[in-house]
Amino acid sequence: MVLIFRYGPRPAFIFKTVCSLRPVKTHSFAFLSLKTLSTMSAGAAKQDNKDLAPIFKWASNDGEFRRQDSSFRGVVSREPNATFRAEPGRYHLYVSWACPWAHRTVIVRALKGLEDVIGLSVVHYLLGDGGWRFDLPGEKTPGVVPDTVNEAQYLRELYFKADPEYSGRYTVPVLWDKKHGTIVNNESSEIIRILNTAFDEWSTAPGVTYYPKDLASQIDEVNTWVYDQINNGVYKAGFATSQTAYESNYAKVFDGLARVESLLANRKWLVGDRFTEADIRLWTTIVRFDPVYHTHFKCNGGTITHDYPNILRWARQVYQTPKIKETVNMMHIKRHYYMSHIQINPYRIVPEWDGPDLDIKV
Ligand SMILES: N[C@@H](CCC(=O)N[C@@H](CS)C(=O)NCC(=O)O)C(=O)O
Repeated sequence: MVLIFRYGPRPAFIFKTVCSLRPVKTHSFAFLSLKTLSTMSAGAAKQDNKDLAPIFKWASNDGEFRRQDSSFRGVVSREPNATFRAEPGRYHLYVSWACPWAHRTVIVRALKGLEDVIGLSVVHYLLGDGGWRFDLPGEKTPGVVPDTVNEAQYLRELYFKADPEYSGRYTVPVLWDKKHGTIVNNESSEIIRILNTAFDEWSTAPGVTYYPKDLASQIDEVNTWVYDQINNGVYKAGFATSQTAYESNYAKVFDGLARVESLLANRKWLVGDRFTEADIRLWTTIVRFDPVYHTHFKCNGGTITHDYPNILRWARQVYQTPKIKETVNMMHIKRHYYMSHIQINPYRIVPEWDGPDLDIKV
């Protein structure tokens, strides 16, 4: 301590910095070299966190969060000999109201009027040690819809039924085939394409497409950067375990939002003149941005409410599109993030604000 005060150019800052660092196993303050001190004062927060306990290790050694690839990539088709043939009542969707990826699939199921064609189960908002689960005996959590197909208590049971050797994460959404007792697909971007066309025979909106052929390449192009910078970008910022990884992903999030903001300056929808899959995919992140990502994932460079008027107007348009607002469960969204990620929020305090009022006419 004495050394710090004698040699440091900005003693008070260094003192605060050193005291705020997590314990550094091999250093005692008395033996800190001048070089170490100056590194710390210049970039105290740039620690790489390699010494963190395993519970904090969500990211790779470079501090970057990397999302695993989905394992089940089957396709439902109308072909008579298809393994997964389109049939009413045969498939079941497992989702979380909280999850932005699952949210896409709930929206497309609703927009295509497939509620009576494809069943739905909804997990509890808490993602705990055993992964997603349904209500425990005695619980009656609003919004949870039990699994009447497999009677599962934990979502992982489905993954093991589908593949006893499964070793990945137990993610939502899951599209389940009751006939073969297996998972068809657990990748939301593919599930929404399946729901968009495969069940048109029984859909209340046959022929309506959110991935029109004439806009397909533009939609793909927008999806690519929106996924990287915004949808997954907020997770990469929020789950980063190094300052460097956080800062670079944070910057990408706000570059992405700026790009969307200027795109929406003189158009109603992201691509072409129609509401498409690109809008749906971006929107499930935007609706979570102010109440969750801004605070919980430290994406605090601005809010949709105050800093992105075009995105806000567009978000209201989407929300007010028939059948969409019913897919938003802010209680599940907020409780899931703030109460499940105890590494980020150990006391599980859930902030008050639900984000902007999206029901205001635009
Ligand atoms: N690529 C997947 C990602 C799905 C995903 O990561 N879902 C999260 C919830 S938002 C999940 O279920 N995580 C559980 C876990 O990782 O244990 C998709 O888009 O369908």
